[in-house]
Amino acid sequence: MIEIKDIFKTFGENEVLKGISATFQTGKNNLIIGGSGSGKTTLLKCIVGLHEPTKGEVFFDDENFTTMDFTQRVPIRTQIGMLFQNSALFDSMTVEENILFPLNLFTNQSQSEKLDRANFCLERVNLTGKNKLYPSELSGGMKKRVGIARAISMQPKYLFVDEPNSGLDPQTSILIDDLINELTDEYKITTVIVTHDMNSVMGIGDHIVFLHQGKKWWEGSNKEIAHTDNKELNDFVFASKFMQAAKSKL
Ligand SMILES: Nc1ncnc2c1ncn2[C@@H]1O[C@H](COP(=O)(O)OP(=O)(O)OP(=O)(O)O)[C@@H](O)[C@H]1O
Repeated sequence: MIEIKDIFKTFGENEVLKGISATFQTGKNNLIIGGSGSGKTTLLKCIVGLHEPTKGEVFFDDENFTTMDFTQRVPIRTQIGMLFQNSALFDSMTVEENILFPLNLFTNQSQSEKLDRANFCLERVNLTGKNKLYPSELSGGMKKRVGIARAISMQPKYLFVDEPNSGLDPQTSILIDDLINELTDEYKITTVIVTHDMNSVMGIGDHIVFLHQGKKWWEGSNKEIAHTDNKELNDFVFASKFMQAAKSKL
């Protein structure tokens, strides 16, 4: 479980996050949604420690991450898997080398143990045998899957994903969502996903936090979102005619 308490983040004069509190449960897909520039990525970065919040605290399973120094954070950092936009693979490394990277950095496992783990993760994302390919030889969806394999290589307790569907066609997007959903459930990971994708919201949104004007404007599940009377959330989620028509059938 991850708890964030009263998170503020200011860049110069720009107060982006204005006191956000939320709880992200273990084994659930927790989605952060909101308009462009509403602070979703900033919030994600504040949670993982890529940004320091201007004010507020982040707890990983009751441990106060915010007050820890760099060294104290290491044990928690090693339990965090991240999949950021564009998969962030190392282009000069093969698929296998990309997945081995965190294992080489953070574990004392033997080479064969690390290879076994890399192969297991590749199998888990349906990329068995693609070890020696380079990122440039992969499709966007395959790159995402390699990114997921790398993110789960360290058996994370916490998984952070920024825009998993960007640049993917609708079918591949659903495959990626299903994979994240399965892994979250199977390994009881606390997963936090930033997304714009309404299919993801409706498909895997166990818990959704909607940001608006730097605040948590609404939270609830994908079942509840269809029946909310929150105007800004409705305007955001059901912006298209298609979604409005779909809503009337929910
Ligand atoms: N490192 C930074 N320095 C200064 N301002 C920043 C920085 N990172 C983000 N911002 C500002 O914070 C605001 C929110 O940006 P953020 O990327 O968090 O929004 P977002 O909701 O993720 O947007 P999008 O959906 O377009 O990716 C923007 O006004 C942005 O310019």
